[in-house]
Parts: sequence; structure tokens; C-alpha cells
Amino acid sequence: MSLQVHQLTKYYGAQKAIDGLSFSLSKGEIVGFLGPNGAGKSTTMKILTGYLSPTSGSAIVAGHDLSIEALQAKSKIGYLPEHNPLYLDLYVKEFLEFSGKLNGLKGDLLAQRSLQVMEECGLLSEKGKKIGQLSKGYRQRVGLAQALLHDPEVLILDEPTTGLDPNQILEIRELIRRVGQQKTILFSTHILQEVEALCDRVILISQGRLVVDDTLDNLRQSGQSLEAVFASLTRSIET
Ligand SMILES: Nc1ncnc2c1ncn2[C@@H]1O[C@H](COP(=O)(O)OP(=O)(O)OP(=O)(O)O)[C@@H](O)[C@H]1O
Repeated sequence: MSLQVHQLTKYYGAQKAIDGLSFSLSKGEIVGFLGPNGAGKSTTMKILTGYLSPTSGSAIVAGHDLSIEALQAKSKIGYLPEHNPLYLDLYVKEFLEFSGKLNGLKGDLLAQRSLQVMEECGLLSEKGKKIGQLSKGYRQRVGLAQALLHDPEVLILDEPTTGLDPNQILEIRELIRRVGQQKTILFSTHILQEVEALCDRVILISQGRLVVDDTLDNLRQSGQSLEAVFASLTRSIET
């Protein structure tokens, strides 16, 4: 297993954001992480990437428990946050080298990895530009390149196509599909067609609880569209 989540719970003060969430991802899977606004997707993703600590429960990344072997676990995970924090005044190459150093890369390996991810993410033509001069689609590519830099086993992508135009969405989707041939990916989105285009499996949460963990094929066998399944399962929980 690349990722195992067991009974994860998170409170913000008195507010329960995640409630006993358990699921796992096998190596090489691309899994869509769905749920209505406020369901707890970003919170879960922040915990899985070590940005937040859970109130209780555990997360194991590539065999390393995040609460016990945090550094090893984090070295196996790449993260594209919902609001991709980029330094607009840095050149693409400069930013990647800066991010790489934060991840412990240096010297020839850093230079080599920076070049590799720029190539993988279609950024070579933009490497001489400052991030502030790039389109949103290219900024997302920079975010993905940063997430891939240390060659992690697992990628966590929080709404990677939000705010992009239809062409950029297709390009980023294609990039995720390509990268997904080598990685385990958990990505959140509100675009259900995106899930159908990229995933075999869906994890759906509502009010911090797991509602569905199933393959798209099984869900389709109910004869309903993914939209209808999503609406019926999340509305019945919320009412
Ligand atoms: N820093 C915080 N302090 C207090 N409450 C928070 C904080 N961050 C999130 N929450 C609350 O926790 C719950 C889960 O939020 P979260 O952002 O994880 O949901 P989400 O599924 O990612 O939503 P969206 O689809 O809108 O991005 C919400 O009720 C939210 O208001």
C-alpha cells in the first residue's frame, strides 16, 4: 500500500472537520477525492502531507507512519495545495531549485531533477520567465513540477484544475494522467467529469465521514450518472 489512513479525526477547536476517516491507496492508483464544500477534503490532504496534525488516528505513507517517521513519510509525498503558493518574482528554474533545497536536494542531483521535472511538466519553454509572468495553467504546471521534484511515491493534488480555462484543464489533466503512470495519486476536484476521465476509483466524503469508497464501474452499475450518485449520497447525509 502507498497510503493507509486509519480512523483519522480532526477538530478545529470545537468544530469537527474529519470524523474517523479510513481508506487506503494501492501503488499506482489514481483516486478521485470528492465531497461537497466543507466536507473535509483539504483538511485530510493537509494531514496526509504533514502540514496539520490529526486530533487522532494515523496515516502511513509508503510504510512510514507520519506521526513517528515524519521525515521519511514526507519524503515519499508530493503536494500541490489548493492555493498553490508560488513566489511570483522568482524565475521558474530558481523556484524549483529553491523548493528542491527545502526538500534536501542539492548539487548535481538538484540540477538534474529540476531539468527533468521541467521537461515532464512542459516547462522548458518557460524556464526563463518569472512565475508572475506565467498563465494560470503554467503556474499549475510549476506547482506540479515542485510536487514531483523529490520523486515522491505519492502525489496529493488539491483541486489541481480550479480556475483554469477549458484548454488548460485538458492540459493539466493530461499531465496528471501521464505522471500517474508512475505514481499513486489522490486528487480532489468538484469536476465530476474529471474523475471519470482520470480515475478508476472514487472516495467520497461528507461532513468529514466516508460515504463511498468504490470503483467507478461499480457506481455506474447502479445505472446512475456520477452526478446523481454524488447528489443522492451527499444530500441524504446533510439532511
Ligand atoms: N483553519 C480552520 N479553522 C477552523 N475551521 C476550519 C479551518 N479549516 C477548515 N475548517 C472547517 O473544517 C471543515 C472542513 O473544511 P475543508 O476546507 O477541509 O473542506 P473541503 O472539503 O476542502 O472544502 P472545499 O471543497 O470548500 O475546499 C469546514 O467546516 C471548514 O469551515
